[in-house]
Amino acid sequence: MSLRLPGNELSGRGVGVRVAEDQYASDTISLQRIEQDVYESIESKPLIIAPGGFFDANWFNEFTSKTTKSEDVTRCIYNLGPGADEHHVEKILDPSYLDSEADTFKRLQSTLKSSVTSATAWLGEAGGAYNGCRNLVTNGFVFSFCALLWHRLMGRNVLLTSFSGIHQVVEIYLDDTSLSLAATSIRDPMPLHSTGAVWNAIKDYILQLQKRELGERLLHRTMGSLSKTAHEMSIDGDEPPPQYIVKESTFGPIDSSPPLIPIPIIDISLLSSTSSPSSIEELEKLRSALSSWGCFQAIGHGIPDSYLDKVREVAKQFFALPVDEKRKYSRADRDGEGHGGDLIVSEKQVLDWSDRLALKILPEDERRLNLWPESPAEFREILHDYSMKINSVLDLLFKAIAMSLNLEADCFLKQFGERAHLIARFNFYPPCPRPDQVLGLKPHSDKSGMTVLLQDKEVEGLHVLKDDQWFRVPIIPHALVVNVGDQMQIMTNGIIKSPIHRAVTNSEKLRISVAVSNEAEPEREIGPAEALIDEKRPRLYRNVKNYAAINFECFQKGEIAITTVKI
Ligand SMILES: O=C(O)CCC(=O)C(=O)O
Ligand SMILES: [Fe+2]
Repeated sequence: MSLRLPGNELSGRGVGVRVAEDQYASDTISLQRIEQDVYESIESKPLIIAPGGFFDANWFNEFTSKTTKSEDVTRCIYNLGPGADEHHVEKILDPSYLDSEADTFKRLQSTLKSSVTSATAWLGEAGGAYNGCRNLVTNGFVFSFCALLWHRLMGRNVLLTSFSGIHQVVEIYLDDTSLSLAATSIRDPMPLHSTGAVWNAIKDYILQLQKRELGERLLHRTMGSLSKTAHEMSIDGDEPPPQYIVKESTFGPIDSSPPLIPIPIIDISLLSSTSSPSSIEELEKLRSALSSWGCFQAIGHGIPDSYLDKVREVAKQFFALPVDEKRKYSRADRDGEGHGGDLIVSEKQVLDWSDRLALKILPEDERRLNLWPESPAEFREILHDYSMKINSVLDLLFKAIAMSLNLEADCFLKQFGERAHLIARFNFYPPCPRPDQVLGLKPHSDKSGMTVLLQDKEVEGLHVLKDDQWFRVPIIPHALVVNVGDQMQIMTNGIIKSPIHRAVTNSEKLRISVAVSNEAEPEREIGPAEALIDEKRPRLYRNVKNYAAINFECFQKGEIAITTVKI
């Protein structure tokens, strides 16, 4: 963890306002004192990074002379210009712009060298006379070569404090996993009345973080035997550790082969028009499948069999890469994106026997390309292309579902928003010596709007719960399994259901599946469509924002997200 005290452009001459060197130095020292206090008995203390702003040699000279005692003050400098500038990415990628940044950085380094301080120069994100640290700056930074450098070479968990003189508010936010979360993750604006209140608030916040950090370290120590992924254990022939064993479950013991029940099959090529009798019939079939099962097998999607095989193939090749190669794409401890096993959130958690690679595909400017595999060579292209194909399937389905419920065709699409998220998840289930005791994927309903699942062509493993009974979902090699997610259950006021499903393991064969799902823009409120609320069917769910966050919080507490948003 590091603490960063940015000054934005207040350390230079870029804007009309400046913070005097004295003031900035004394604020930095206050932050250092708090840190000393909070981390008194703890050896590894966070780095303090200050300031993040324009480089002005005189200002920096003066500032370093006033903070000489500190061993860990570093300077953070990367000027991207005003936050409202839409050309950040181009700027960052422009070699001449980079050269001039490199020059500034060198001048900063030499200033530090010639001063008595032991601080080192840091490359960090700054920029934003207005909109500082908002999407434009942060995304511009993330989706660039420099972000890669920053994240890979210097990336730590960053607690950022920034002062806004105008609103008398201190915003502290924790970039606990990755830069791209910076703009959206924990942001606690606190009204402040005095400088003392500022520092007290910061201290409280750091205390909270420290508690969380220590808690997590403890958790990882307790779950410490889990240094290997399920795949590595499977290769080494290890017995699954106790954390993977399903002891008691609300769903009873694992029966890895319950009855096979053909879930409905729907020809989605018939859904796009409403006029022909076969379309009307198919729409009715869709409505009934989704209200009774919440899932179906989609045929007529127009994606050739050979292409589906290709998707399966590149997925298989990725998971077959050497451990070190895959490690390049590892997700951070609390991050959902990247390659790894289950997110560990509690000691009581029963872990899934699977490795996953989860990646955000849309919005395109939020892609974290550093987590996108470069091997096999076609992976990225196929991932992009396949996801776009599935996105079109989803569009078609949302319109068809709306029509089947007599709603405006774009009624759901509007709710998801223009910057809806599209997420691809590759699930890899290695052979498991105890399929009777270990699950590949725990029972869950998807948090998405809808999920389109490409099943393994040969190895079964998906089970769906209907009327309190598990059923095996058969493999239809050229079909795509469509699952309603919680967000559509909410938007349809419970008319269609997001089914509980799970994946089982088997002792002989590995299994791969690829899920692509959409989620509403996190900042957007979603809720039951007005036309689906009436006296007979009163509103079942409250309006919610950022359902993924609600879902994660519930997962941590062992609660079921959809029931917590019920009225
Ligand atoms: O692997 C499967 O069949 C199920 C995957 C799944 O449910 C998911 O990724 O949400
Ligand atoms: Fe799922």
